[in-house]
Amino acid sequence: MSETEAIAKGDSPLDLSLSAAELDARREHITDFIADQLDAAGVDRAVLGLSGGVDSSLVAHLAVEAIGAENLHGLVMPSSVNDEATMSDAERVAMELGIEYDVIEINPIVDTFLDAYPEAEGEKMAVGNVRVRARAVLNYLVANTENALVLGTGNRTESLTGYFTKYGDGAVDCHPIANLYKQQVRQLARHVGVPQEIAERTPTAGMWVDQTDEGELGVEYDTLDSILALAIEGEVGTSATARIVGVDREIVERVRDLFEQSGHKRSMPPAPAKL
Ligand SMILES: Nc1ncnc2c1ncn2[C@@H]1O[C@H](COP(=O)(O)OP(=O)(O)OC[C@H]2O[C@@H]([n+]3cccc(C(=O)O)c3)[C@H](O)[C@@H]2O)[C@@H](O)[C@H]1O
Ligand SMILES: Nc1ncnc2c1ncn2[C@@H]1O[C@H](COP(=O)(O)OP(=O)(O)OP(=O)(O)O)[C@@H](O)[C@H]1O
Ligand SMILES: [Mg+2]
Repeated sequence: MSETEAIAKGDSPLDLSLSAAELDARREHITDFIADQLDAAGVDRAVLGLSGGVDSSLVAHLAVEAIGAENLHGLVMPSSVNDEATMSDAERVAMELGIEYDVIEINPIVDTFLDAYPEAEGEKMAVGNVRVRARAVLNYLVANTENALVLGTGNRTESLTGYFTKYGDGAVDCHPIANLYKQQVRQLARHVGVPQEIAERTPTAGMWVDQTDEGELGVEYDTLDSILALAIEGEVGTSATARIVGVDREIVERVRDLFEQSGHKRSMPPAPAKL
């Protein structure tokens, strides 16, 4: 995937928004899920990477409701490509929720990988993925040390498009918000009290300077959610989806490609059949 010139926006995206009653039901369903996951694993604590983005801020709020502030450990892990306002919002979330958190700079870790394998220098995606995977290693360092689970922040839109790093931000013990499309993540975030600036911040993976999800995916989130709901999770054909959402057919095809090419990220690594 590379940064595209234009970001496609449908003329008539679907309304996937949730009512207040549905938001309350999701809130309870997800907090119950988090508590159940910890119970089933026989642990009291959870670890979560805090990025100052809406996904992790929402999971932080829901986890505090589920298991109590004293049982959640946040990790804020800046690198040279993250902007300062976003990183200070990550700390703000931790402070407002009253959870324990650490700030761990990952540049030295990433540099060590590049010293070990200088051939990757300048490879934007490969190096960006090292940043993401370095955070996963740190999450598990804390989880192992504190007998905790790592909470994921992946949403339905990211999962269906494969828009995450395999064994990076995808390396977690459970996925509390995986049933929510991105627009529903934003909605639930506002509903549970995530600060407005964070709920509305332009989504970024923070893997390189000025990266944005929508720029890289080439389609804006409400439109992408609609295409996924109709063409991927529903049984609506490509042309009909394009007509309903109000985008060129080529955009729907691109989303189908993202889904099909990312199947390997949504399943366990395959092994040969037993003989
Ligand atoms: N068919 C196949 N069957 C089995 N394995 C397959 C495969 N095709 C590739 N692979 C493996 O997968 C690797 C590529 O996958 P991966 O390493 O994940 O890398 P890749 O998918 O190329 O890049 C990660 C994407 O996720 C985005 N991202 C990452 C992290 C966070 C966020 C965010 O929203 O915050 C977004 C990032 O911007 C980028 O677009 C290949 O190097 C190969 O090892
Ligand atoms: N600098 C960081 N420090 C700590 N954790 C991070 C950092 N960057 C990313 N993460 C972790 O990786 C996850 C995936 O990133 P992603 O960008 O998809 O989510 P987000 O930043 O919470 O929301 P958004 O997608 O709107 O930017 C984050 O939710 C967070 O748990
Ligand atoms: Mg982000």
